[in-house]
Amino acid sequence: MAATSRQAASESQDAPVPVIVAVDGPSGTGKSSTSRAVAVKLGLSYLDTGAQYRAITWWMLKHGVDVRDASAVAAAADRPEIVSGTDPVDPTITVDGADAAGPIRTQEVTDAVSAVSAVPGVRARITELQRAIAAGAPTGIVVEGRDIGTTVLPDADVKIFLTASPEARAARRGGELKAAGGGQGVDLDATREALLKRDAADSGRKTSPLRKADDAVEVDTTELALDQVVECVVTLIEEKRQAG
Ligand SMILES: Nc1ncnc2c1ncn2[C@@H]1O[C@H](COP(=O)(O)OP(=O)(O)O)[C@@H](O)[C@H]1O
Ligand SMILES: Nc1ccn([C@H]2C[C@H](O)[C@@H](COP(=O)(O)OP(=O)(O)O)O2)c(=O)n1
Repeated sequence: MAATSRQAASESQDAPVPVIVAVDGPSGTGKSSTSRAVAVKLGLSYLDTGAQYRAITWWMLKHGVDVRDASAVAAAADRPEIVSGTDPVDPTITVDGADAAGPIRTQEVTDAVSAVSAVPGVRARITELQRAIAAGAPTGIVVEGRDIGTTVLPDADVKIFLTASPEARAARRGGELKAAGGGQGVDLDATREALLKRDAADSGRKTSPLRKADDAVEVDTTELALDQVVECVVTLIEEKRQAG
């Protein structure tokens, strides 16, 4: 729904105007952690769009579609049924009715997701889904990804672009990998290189690349603790709400 019709609809019931927040940025900058915490604090819905691209990628791999063959991927793009649960306390994702939260985080999916998400037919389908979810969020929503402020929700009320140094991002991802691997050592140089390679693919694709929207507020999280980033985003949203 456009901002004005959303406003009119909710003013008629004296309900607060739903707020749409777009959070974009490269991998490991804190998009998911920040967006979830902000949504919990403000009573908003939450959508992890990366999980949707991972879900469609998982489906392609599972069904033997060659992820390097863009036309094969495009031909299958409408087949999986992807459903996102938007409660920030317990976000969910299913593919054809099966819980996909675990399988979408495998290295195989991570290695293939940039190729699948570069296919225009995949982006068109997922973008439509994302817009429908955002329009249906009763109090508003925090949507995080790569192209939310530029393409999916260009009229979002608040746009944030998170950044952090490659070293900080690799250290954060390394911490996650170490925890997942039962405390085993992680090669931080290799983690950093893999992040930079994915950034380059996501920023270099033709269709809605990873890019800061001109009207987004950039927040460098390198030296900030997560709760400082959350506070900063909450303040920006509250300022916007007070301004009208
Ligand atoms: N400001 C921060 N300082 C330190 N660690 C952070 C910060 N923000 C997020 N993290 C941690 O970094 C990791 C990646 O964060 P995540 O939110 O998944 O990033 P993204 O969604 O951008 O890939 C998580 O383990 C998270 O707890
Ligand atoms: N809005 C989006 C969100 C994610 N993608 C693609 C590009 C990303 O490398 C993958 C995975 O996204 P995800 O947010 O899960 O990535 P992280 O591993 O958390 O950094 O999906 C996208 O193309 N557009």
